[in-house]
Amino acid sequence: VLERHEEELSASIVRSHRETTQYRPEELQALRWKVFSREEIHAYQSKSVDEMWQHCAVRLTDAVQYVVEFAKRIPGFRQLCQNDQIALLKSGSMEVVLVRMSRMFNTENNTVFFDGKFAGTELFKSLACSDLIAAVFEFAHNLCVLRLTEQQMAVFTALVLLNAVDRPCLEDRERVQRARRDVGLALSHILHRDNQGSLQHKLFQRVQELESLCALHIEKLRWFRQLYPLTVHSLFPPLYKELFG
Ligand SMILES: CCS(=O)(=O)c1ccc(CC(=O)Nc2nc(-c3ccccc3)c(C(=O)c3ccccc3CC(C)C)s2)cc1
Repeated sequence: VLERHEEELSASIVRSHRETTQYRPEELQALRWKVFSREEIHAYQSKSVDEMWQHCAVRLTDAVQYVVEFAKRIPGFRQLCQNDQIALLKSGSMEVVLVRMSRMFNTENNTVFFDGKFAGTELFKSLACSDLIAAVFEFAHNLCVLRLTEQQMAVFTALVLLNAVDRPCLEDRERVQRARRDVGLALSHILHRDNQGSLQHKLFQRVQELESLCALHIEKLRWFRQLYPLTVHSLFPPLYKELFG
């Protein structure tokens, strides 16, 4: 009976994942070799720091919006109180975007999908946070080489969202722990069914990297907000400020 429950749980999570990713893997295959020209790269590199940050924050918030939709469809997430839903999204939405971003990564030329084409790290130079960019590329590469299936990715991202149980501000911790345990069981069930049990510990290593990567993103945002308070205040998407501010 437990098996059937896990099967149903992962099936519903995979369905939610499919409905809430902006691009399907097959679409990405077609886009893979669409890279920016030298002139286009130069245009991005000529943007001012605040212009490029604002441009990226808008793109990132688009991706986060889809993650919020995904979260709302995870069994157990909707039953949580508003406070706990926000707490999990504050800590998990960027992590899920980063995991999903690895689907949009091309390990052959080390490029990530951005603004409709694939871009290398040099395109993001004007963000003036090369350590964050290098870390995002490194993470995307390390996850991409694990070649997760969409099903494994879907259940893994649901686990990442529910993995925030050690957050101090959770009201109903037991409930979050129960949902996380169920999704954790579904993930190990899927991995063993796919004869990829060895992926389990690799994925948990990636989860540790995610936490430090998100901390670096928040640290860079604080640095940026000190330099350009008005840009953040009046030009950054409200959802970006609410989740990462
Ligand atoms: C995520 C769902 S998906 O369908 O796979 C999908 C859907 C849509 C896209 C297109 C897309 O929005 N790509 C972006 N790329 C980057 C990026 C940027 C620097 C290096 C590496 C990737 C974006 C960012 O703004 C970003 C992301 C992570 C950390 C930091 C930043 C920049 C900071 C300054 C906000 S947005 C990609 C993937």
